[in-house]
Amino acid sequence: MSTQIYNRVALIGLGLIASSMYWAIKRGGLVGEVTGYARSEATRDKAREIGLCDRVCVSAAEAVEGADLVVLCVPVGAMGPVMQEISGSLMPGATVSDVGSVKRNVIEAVQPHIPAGVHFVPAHPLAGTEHSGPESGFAELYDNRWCLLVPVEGSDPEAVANLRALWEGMGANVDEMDADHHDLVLAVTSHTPHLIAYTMVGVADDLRRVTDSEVIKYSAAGFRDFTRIAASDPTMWRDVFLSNKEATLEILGRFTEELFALQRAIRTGDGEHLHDYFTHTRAIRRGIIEAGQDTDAPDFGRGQAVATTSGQEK
Ligand SMILES: NC(=O)c1ccc[n+]([C@@H]2O[C@H](COP(=O)([O-])OP(=O)(O)OC[C@H]3O[C@@H](n4cnc5c(N)ncnc54)[C@H](O)[C@@H]3O)[C@@H](O)[C@H]2O)c1
Ligand SMILES: O=C(O)C(=O)C[C@]1(C(=O)O)C=C[C@@H](O)C=C1
Repeated sequence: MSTQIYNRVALIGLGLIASSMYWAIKRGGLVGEVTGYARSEATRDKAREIGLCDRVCVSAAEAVEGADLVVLCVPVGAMGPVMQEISGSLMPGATVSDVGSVKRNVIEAVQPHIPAGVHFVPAHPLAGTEHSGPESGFAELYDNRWCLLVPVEGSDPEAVANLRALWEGMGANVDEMDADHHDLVLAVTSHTPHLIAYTMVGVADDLRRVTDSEVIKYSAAGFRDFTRIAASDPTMWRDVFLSNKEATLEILGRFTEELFALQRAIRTGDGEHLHDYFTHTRAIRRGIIEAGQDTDAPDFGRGQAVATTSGQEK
């Protein structure tokens, strides 16, 4: 039996994240009515054609009217202007949330436009794909994935609890985190890896042009994963890097230091450095599997992981 958490939810921006939310909300019967708004007419027409949202509105103001939850699902650089646009149309007592990949910058852009009597509870589902747009969503996207809630000072506990219930109803595991800590953690786990993937695919493509070799055609699994990640939406990722500038630059600085040390070890033939480094990183991966924190990891990794705790690498 499903429990209805909100009477009306408005999704602003109808891409991968919003469309997956809609299908997950419907699957769980979590909300009375879901309204949606996208700024382009083509996206609104597509949404109507595929049955995305119970009602697709022609303005953001119309979509948020009477909504007890409004979720901003636009690129992080657009959050502030969109919030400003809807601020006069929000219902007293409503909650505004967002799904942006960066938190501090979004909070600074959105919070000044939150009217008195409206709650603000930022959030970030740690789930996605390289696809975007209204047709890319699916109900299972959030199943067993984390959604981080990043309450701001004075966030209403009931508003936080309701949003938690919605994300749990959509299949996610929910945790709370402070905005600055979120941005640093995500710079390590998501933002910098994306930048490295973009760079690596660019390098390989340059190489192909220069040597006419077939690096991409014959790419092995690791590189293929890079090309998948590097196919992610350019607008979204431009905004992520511009909005999480400090944390990304901090992690990139550390990354390049380590990279230079490895580069030097290769040039000077320092095999011990390379072996020690790779042994350390392997232990980290196996520790993650042993702790059961990677649900995607194949079972056959577990036995090996136990065997390496002695430090005897094969
Ligand atoms: N894709 C992921 O892997 C992922 C994961 C978690 C969170 N997020 C975050 O979710 C948000 C949405 O990402 P997505 O993957 O759904 O993107 P998407 O490109 O699939 O959809 C974005 C939507 O926002 C609309 N939009 C863009 N600029 C706008 C503007 N200036 N004003 C109004 N609408 C505008 C687009 O037309 C589109 O409907 C982003 O903030 C992103 O950082 C993305
Ligand atoms: O699986 C992917 O394609 C993703 O990149 C998803 C991913 C991630 O880095 O894990 C990307 C951005 C987000 O804000 C959250 C999730």
